[in-house]
Order: sequence, then C-alpha cells, then structure tokens
Amino acid sequence: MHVVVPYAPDAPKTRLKPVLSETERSTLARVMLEDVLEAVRETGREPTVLSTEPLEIDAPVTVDRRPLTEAVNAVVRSRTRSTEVKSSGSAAVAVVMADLALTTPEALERLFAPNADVVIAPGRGVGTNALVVRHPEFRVDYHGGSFLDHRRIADDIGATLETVDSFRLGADIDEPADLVEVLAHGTGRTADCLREFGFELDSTEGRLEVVRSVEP
Ligand SMILES: Nc1nc2c(ncn2[C@@H]2O[C@H](COP(=O)(O)OP(=O)(O)OP(=O)(O)O)[C@@H](O)[C@H]2O)c(=O)[nH]1
Ligand SMILES: C[C@H](OP(=O)(O)O)C(=O)O
Repeated sequence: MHVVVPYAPDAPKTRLKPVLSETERSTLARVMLEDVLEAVRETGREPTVLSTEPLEIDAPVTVDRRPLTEAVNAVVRSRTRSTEVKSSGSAAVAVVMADLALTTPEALERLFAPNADVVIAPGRGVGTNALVVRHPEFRVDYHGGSFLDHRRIADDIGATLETVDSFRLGADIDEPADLVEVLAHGTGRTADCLREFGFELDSTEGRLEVVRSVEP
C-alpha cells in the first residue's frame, strides 16, 4: 500500500495562533509530521510526504503546489488507475494527515486492515483524518465536513465504505483545546515539544486545560 502524508509547511496551523507564535507553529507542525512518519514506518510501510514546498526530511517527498484536494486526487488517480501498479497488487493508496499527533502503528493498522474500496477514519469536526482508497473512480473533496462528502461520493460510485472508529486517528491537532489531548495521550515527540514550549496540564479551573509558564 502506498502511504501519502500531505503537508503544507508554509504558515501552518493558523488556528493555533492564540497560543503559539509563527515559529512555534512551524516547529509543532514539523514535529507532528515526523511522529506520523515514524508511526507509518513502524507498520512496515515507507510513507511519502506530499508537500507544497521542497523539504529537508528523511523520507521521499513529492512537491505539488496545488490545493490539498487536487494534489491528493492526482496521487489517488495515478495509483488506483495504473495497470503497472495494479499488476504488482498494491493499487491501494492511504492518505494520512500530518497533524495526527496521537497516531500509533496499532491505530494505523486498523485503518490499513479492512479490504473495503474506501476506508475512512473521520476526525472531529467531521473531517477525513485518514483514508484508504482502492476504487479507481473515488476522488477526495477535503474541508467543510469532508467525511460526509466522502461517504456520498463512495455511495455514488457504488464503492464499499468502512469507517474506522479511532480516538487516536480522530484527533487532528487544530485548536488550542486539542493540545490537552497531546499532553495527556501523546506517545511521540509532539508532547515533548509542547512541554519544551512551556505547556503543562492544569485543572485549577475545574476542566483540564493547557497552561504555559512561558508566553510566546
Ligand atoms: N499537500 C498539501 N497539504 C496540505 C494543504 N493544506 C493542508 N495540508 C495538510 O493537510 C493536513 C490537514 O490540514 P489542516 O488541518 O487544514 O492544517 P493547516 O492548514 O496546517 O491548519 P490551519 O491553518 O489551522 O487550517 C495537514 O497535514 C496539512 O499540513 C495543501 O494545500 N497541500
Ligand atoms: C483536511 C480537512 O481538514 P478540516 O478542514 O476538516 O480541518 C478535512 O479533513 O477535510
């Protein structure tokens, strides 16, 4: 299975602006990417980064400056349609977002295991955090509740769809409140990165929150 990790390094994670400086957002995005790549590798697969810019990283990188949906569809089209790839028995393509900081190899195996035409791990906010495509006519349409769009697209083309109910794959790190999940459940370098930025868990207001001792 070909595993692609989309990544846009230019001004990433803007929704974290209230709590992180621009440099910190870039560092966090990069560390999350590295955690995701490592988790994929631990499943025995070699991920390719699908980046909007050239990157210095220990992984193959494909540069495609088009918006997310177009760039991913170009990969999906070429992998699921190529007769050469099909005859080698690996026409499936997986798309795993780079901001899944809680991802583990075990969580990814649950995404890779089903033999459905389309497999989706939805994210909070009804996004599509991770996806496997085996059907040659399936195309992605990210943003704006993309899980519902992807379910409809699968239905329209008669593709079988399996949904993976995963806390770890469902947790994309977009907003300040998501940092609580990283500090509480993170097993990779992202949690260490947040601690280095000075974040810690705090429950003095009742609900568990992140607070930071050093402001950006
Ligand atoms: N290749 C590619 N990847 C993208 C693009 N836009 C977002 N991504 C990646 O897709 C994943 C999900 O994107 P978002 O959650 O919107 O991340 P983001 O754009 O960094 O965050 P916000 O600025 O808060 O929306 C992340 O891994 C991003 O790095 C794009 O245009 N091209
Ligand atoms: C990538 C995109 O992220 P969102 O806009 O939902 O955060 C999606 O999952 O469709």
